[in-house]
Amino acid sequence: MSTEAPWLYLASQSPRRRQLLEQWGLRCELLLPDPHEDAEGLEVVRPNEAPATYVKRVTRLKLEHAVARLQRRGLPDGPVLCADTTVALGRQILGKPDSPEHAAQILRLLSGQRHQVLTAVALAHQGQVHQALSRSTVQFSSLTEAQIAHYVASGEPMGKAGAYGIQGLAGLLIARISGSYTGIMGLPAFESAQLLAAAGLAII
Ligand SMILES: Cc1cn([C@H]2C[C@H](O)[C@@H](COP(=O)(O)OP(=O)(O)OP(=O)(O)O)O2)c(=O)[nH]c1=O
Repeated sequence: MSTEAPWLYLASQSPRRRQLLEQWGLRCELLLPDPHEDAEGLEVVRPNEAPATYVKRVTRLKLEHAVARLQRRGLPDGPVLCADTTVALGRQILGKPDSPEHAAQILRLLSGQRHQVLTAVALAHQGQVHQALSRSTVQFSSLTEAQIAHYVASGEPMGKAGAYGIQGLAGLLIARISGSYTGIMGLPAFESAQLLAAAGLAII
């Protein structure tokens, strides 16, 4: 059996996803959108759409866009991986904050509550699409206004679903989790490994 690390295109701007893949020994080539590429509406929630339906649909769309990008650029064929992470408080989807004030509002909603983090992963390889979903539960401690202000001022909430990153300062405000720590960060280790193995790209 070959011990050479599998190689793939990663269609994600998330530095966490890249770091995780590299930590698992995968080599990745970033396949990011063209500056003019129309991503408008990609992450828009449909009326009454359940969080799991939403996250799987958006991930699939990201994958379709990425595969089209690969073909448009005339790049060598190869596996393409992408993911989407969504924070859900009940049926309410909490996206990325638009501003520090918005981040503070989201954190007030999460304070003292249990919420779900859903990460969908999709892989296109040799004409087939493989998909997986990771579901985790996160219990935030009750946050004081001073803690929220401190955390927002750190800048960490921006660009992150639910306005927090468990891998950073927010880890100090999370009482417990169940599910997948890496899934909460944006790329679930176990589900991703299973997905890659199913496509013939086993890591271990
Ligand atoms: C809940 C949580 C989210 N996040 C991040 C992971 C994702 O980068 C981000 C959710 O946004 P996504 O839309 O899933 O990803 P992205 O916009 O960063 O990148 P792309 O669409 O190009 O793949 O939130 C953390 O880093 N830690 C956490 O604890």
